[in-house]
Parts: sequence; structure tokens; C-alpha cells
Amino acid sequence: MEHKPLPPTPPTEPNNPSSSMTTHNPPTNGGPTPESPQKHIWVITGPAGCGKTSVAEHLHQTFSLPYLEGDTYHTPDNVSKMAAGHPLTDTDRWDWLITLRTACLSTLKTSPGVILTCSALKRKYRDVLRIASYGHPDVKVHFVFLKASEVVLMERVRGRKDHYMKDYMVKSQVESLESPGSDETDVLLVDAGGEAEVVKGLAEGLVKKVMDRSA
Ligand SMILES: Nc1ncnc2c1ncn2[C@@H]1O[C@H](COP(=O)(O)OP(=O)(O)OP(=O)(O)O)[C@@H](O)[C@H]1O
Ligand SMILES: O=C(O)[C@H](O)[C@@H](O)[C@H](O)[C@H](O)CO
Repeated sequence: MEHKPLPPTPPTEPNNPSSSMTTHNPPTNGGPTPESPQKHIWVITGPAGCGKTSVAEHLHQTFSLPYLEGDTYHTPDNVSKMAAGHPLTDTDRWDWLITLRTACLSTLKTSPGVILTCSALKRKYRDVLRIASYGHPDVKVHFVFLKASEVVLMERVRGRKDHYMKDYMVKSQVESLESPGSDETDVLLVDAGGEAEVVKGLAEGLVKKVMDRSA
């Protein structure tokens, strides 16, 4: 039983078309301005072994953006728990997600973008990260979801030595996973089942497209 309350889901577009045409916000609350241009958080997501770290390192080098490895922000307790074969609960992940969001916003103070690896397995976890845009209309959050089968994940995690996340944890990761829905329009879906170079290229292409569009 988990007791921590969930934060609010970020507001969606109003359903009422007339209200969507009326804005009471001053223009500076509505998006980037010449004084505060658009900034981007690129969250590389998916279950253990999907290739988040490999893709994030590639994007970091390609786009010269700072990169935060989400796993290094887990508490020692969380790491011990996973190493002992116990999946994290929502409660275990909650403060971690908030810490990641804060770290991204802090990085954006000196950079136009930041790359973050974070499993973000559930919709509500992605919503916690989406809140980064609250009060920061110049900040856009994007998710690169690396989709791979359980068999592929198992193979990759098994092949990795000296890591706390063992292959028998993959099942729980896949069970927890809520693949992004079509309404999550800030998600870039990447087929991560192929060779590493191919997957990196696919992710780079999608990110570049969004970057060019918002330039
Ligand atoms: N496309 C790929 N094809 C084959 N092997 C890959 C591919 N991408 C990554 N790997 C390898 O699979 C293992 C897991 O990759 P990586 O650490 O990038 O995944 P991850 O999603 O960050 O995992 P975790 O969340 O457990 O840290 C590593 O040994 C990596 O070298
Ligand atoms: O939300 C989670 O369960 C965790 O973030 C895991 O995804 C691990 O940290 C990662 O897979 C390391 O191997």
C-alpha cells in the first residue's frame, strides 16, 4: 500500500473551444520570448536494457548538450533494493523523479537543452517530469521512448556485467511499463530492437527534426 499523494497531472488543452480562444495570461506566460528562448528537456526512456545510456551518450556528443544519468540519482536504498531483486514502488520512485526534474531545470539555467536518462515507465512518472514546464513556459519536455521486446531487454541486461540490475528484474520492468499512449504527443517512439548504431541514428534523426521545427 502506497500512501504518498500523487501530484496533479499537468493541465491539458481546455475542451471548451471558446475558452481555448480566450487567454488571460500575459504573453510572457504563453511560451518562449526573445528574452527567454525555447529550452528543451530530452528524456530518454524505457525499461532496463533498452539502451537509454547508449542513446543519451550519443545525443550528448552529437548535440553538445549536457547529459544527466538518471540512475546516478537513485538513493543508495533504492539501488540496494533493486540489487536485492526487489522492484521499486511508486513511493520509491517519487522523490527520485522530482530530483531529476529539479536537476534538469537547474541545468537549463546555463544551457538551451539537457538530456536525461530515466526509465519513466508509467504515465504518472512522465507527468511528474512534464511539470517542469509549469511556471517555465520557455521549457519543453520531450520523451524518446526506446521500444524493445522483453527478449531483447533480457539479452542486453544479461550481457552487461557488474551492474546492480540483474536480468531477472527485466520482467518487473516490463510489467510496470505503461507504453506511451497516442495522446502523449511529446513522445518520440524509437524502435530500439536493432543494432546500437541504427538505434542511435533513429533517435538522433527524430530529435533533430523536433529541434529544427522549434528553431
Ligand atoms: N541497440 C543495441 N544493441 C545491442 N546492445 C545494446 C544496444 N543498446 C545498448 N546495448 C547494450 O545493452 C546494454 C544495456 O544498454 P544501456 O546501458 O544503454 O541500457 P539502459 O536502458 O541505459 O539500461 P539501464 O536502465 O539498465 O541502465 C549495454 O551493455 C549496452 O552496451
Ligand atoms: O524505475 C526503475 O525501476 C529504475 O530506474 C530502473 O529502471 C533502473 O534504475 C535501471 O534500469 C538501471 O538498470
